[in-house]
Amino acid sequence: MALTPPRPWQDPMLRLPAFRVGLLLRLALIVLLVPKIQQEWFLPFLDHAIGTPSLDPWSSFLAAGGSALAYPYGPVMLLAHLPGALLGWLADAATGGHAFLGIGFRLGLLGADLACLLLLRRLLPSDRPRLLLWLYWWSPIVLFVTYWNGQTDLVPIALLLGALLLLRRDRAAASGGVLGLALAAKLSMALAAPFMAIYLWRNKRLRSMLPPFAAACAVVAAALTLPWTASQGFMSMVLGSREFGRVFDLALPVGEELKLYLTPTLYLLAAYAAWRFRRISFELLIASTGLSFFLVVLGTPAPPGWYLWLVPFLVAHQLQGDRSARVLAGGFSLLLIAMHVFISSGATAPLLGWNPAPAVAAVAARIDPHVHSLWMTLVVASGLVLIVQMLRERIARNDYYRIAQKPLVLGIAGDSGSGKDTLSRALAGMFGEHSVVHVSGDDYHIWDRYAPMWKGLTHLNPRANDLQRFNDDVLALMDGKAIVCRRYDHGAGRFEAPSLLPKNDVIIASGLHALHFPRLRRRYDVSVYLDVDERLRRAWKIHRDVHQRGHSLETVSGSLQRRAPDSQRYIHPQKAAASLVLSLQPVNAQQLERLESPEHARLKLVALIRNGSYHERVARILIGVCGLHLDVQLAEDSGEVEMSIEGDVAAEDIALAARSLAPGLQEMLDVRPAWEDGMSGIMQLLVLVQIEEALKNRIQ
Ligand SMILES: Nc1ncnc2c1ncn2[C@@H]1O[C@H](COP(=O)(O)OP(=O)(O)OP(=O)(O)O)[C@@H](O)[C@H]1O
Ligand SMILES: O=C(CO)[C@H](O)[C@H](O)COP(=O)(O)O
Repeated sequence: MALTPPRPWQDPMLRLPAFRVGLLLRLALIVLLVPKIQQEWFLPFLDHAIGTPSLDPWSSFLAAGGSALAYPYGPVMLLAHLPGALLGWLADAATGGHAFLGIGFRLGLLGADLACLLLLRRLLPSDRPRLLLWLYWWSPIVLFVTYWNGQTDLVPIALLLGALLLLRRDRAAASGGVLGLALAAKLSMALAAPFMAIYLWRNKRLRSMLPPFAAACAVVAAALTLPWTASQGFMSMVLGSREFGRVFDLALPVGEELKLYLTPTLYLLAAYAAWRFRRISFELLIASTGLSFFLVVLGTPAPPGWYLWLVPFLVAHQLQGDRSARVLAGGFSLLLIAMHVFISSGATAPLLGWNPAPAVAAVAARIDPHVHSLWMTLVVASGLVLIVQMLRERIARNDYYRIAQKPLVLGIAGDSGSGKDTLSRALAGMFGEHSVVHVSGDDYHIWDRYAPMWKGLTHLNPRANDLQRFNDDVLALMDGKAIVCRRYDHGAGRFEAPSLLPKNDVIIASGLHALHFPRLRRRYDVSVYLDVDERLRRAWKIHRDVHQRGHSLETVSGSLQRRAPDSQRYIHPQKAAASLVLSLQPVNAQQLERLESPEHARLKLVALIRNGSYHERVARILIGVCGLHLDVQLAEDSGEVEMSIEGDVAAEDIALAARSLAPGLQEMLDVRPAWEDGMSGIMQLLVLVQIEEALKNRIQ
């Protein structure tokens, strides 16, 4: 079950020795090591930006004779670097020294590092905080790239993780805004944007969030970039930085002049593959974004900082994977670091009087370029193996991916007026209308109300309905095809003009004969039979047909009487075929006739669950969370469970119960599922649990 960690500062993870020792190690590295790129590039720029404040520190720095390579970052990165650097700068000014600027700068990076850890803790819910510490806090890539080599990519990564977390919490505009910050900090974070957009678009429940997400992202990124495009310094230092060109380095010659750029091609293929997901869960979003980052980083002569982009996705893969994922990720990290020790600028330790650069350079000079290439081949090969493993385990074997490849199909049968449409509406409210297509048996009557054929047949006779077409249409929807359907207008008693019914993620097939054909009912994930108490059904049907469908009381009573034999003959036998039989009964049958509307009758529910291995869990929640009275009968030989459920329950409690009974299905439900009060809510809940069981069987 997904565990929500406590508030960041109260998180027990921060009291674990693995965290504290990791923090002490970082503090020691911050004080002892002075990475060369910081010393030569970043710190002179920050020193100038603080000492000579300007809205355009890039041009000002160049005018003062600074190097154009010093600071290839925009205003967001500058804002992230400033607080720590400013403290250090002030300390240097007070002490007359020059070590604190760097220490302050690196303390700022530690802040981003800590933010990444805490964001991952929330983003990848796990009951193994110690493992998360080993995977992230002790990640050799993070320690090497950030504290030895001095790169600052943890800042945009922390922003990207923040955007992902907000997206998971359905805060689309805020997520877009933070992604805009990440883009303004480092444009390469744009690699994640299409995947986040696909996630929103491919989940109908989230689709309406795409415009605010995209708008917020564009506005924030533009507001923090465009004003500086008028600055020459910004244009040459940031936008003209050589980093962007690296993605075109891996290319195949095509003819005399043209080249096929492989890295953008691979990235586009990954984005297309994500687009092809029928539905995409948050876990799949993380996996596919990670894959695309991997493709880009492995397909370019990436500087060490880029490897930091992979870390969150490597952590997610290892947290969910087994030992082989950790061995492979560990091997990849070590190979990578071993290669970069000799080609990256590294650090010195002035307090210890240690400068390893000459020794490293001497070894590097002796390494044959062929050996170097072989080493790089090993790094890329192990990265590719990781990609294959992530594809296989995080995507192809992902439960959600497997169940999302086919729509969910629910069949609901029962006599006329037993509540099939009412239950279908309640289930559609749970999934969201946008995700549901409802095929109603009423639309497959062969004749309209005025046809003389009704003198000989009742609607309950299968021959009065085009069941073959009902069957074919449900199967077509399951096959991802749209169908043409003519709706029956219950008010007018006539068929409407045929209209197109598009495919959707959830198919609800309800009708008098929805469980009639064995071939069709075998294809349902869940089959429900509504076996309503006969007095209650009569009262409901009379009330509805007289008040909503314009019939006279005599016509309805006459029809009920005429239909009774066909009900026994054709409708009731379907009860034996259902996986869930729901029988609503009045708590006080005598009161039924005295009520103004039978819809207000107090009800109890008797649910017969076939193969109900989950009944104990359900019973515990219904009693503990919903405060209901339960009587459970278990038939040992058949495995059938009968639950009698009585009491009042509010929709909020149903929502709570649903979260604990079917946590894995929450992403299939609407953002705010329309849970119902009372027995209708319990019926939603029981169908939901039955769906979860059925989907587990699909996966096995
Ligand atoms: N769970 C419920 N709680 C209260 N009233 C209900 C419930 N289910 C059904 N009803 C009442 O019964 C009436 C008939 O229900 P509904 O139209 O859903 O039945 P149906 O099985 O679809 O009927 P038909 O096959 O004749 O179209 C509704 O108008 C409503 O008044
Ligand atoms: O209730 C029904 C099925 O359950 C039928 O749709 C109903 O009987 C249609 O006939 P009419 O429009 O004459 O009521």
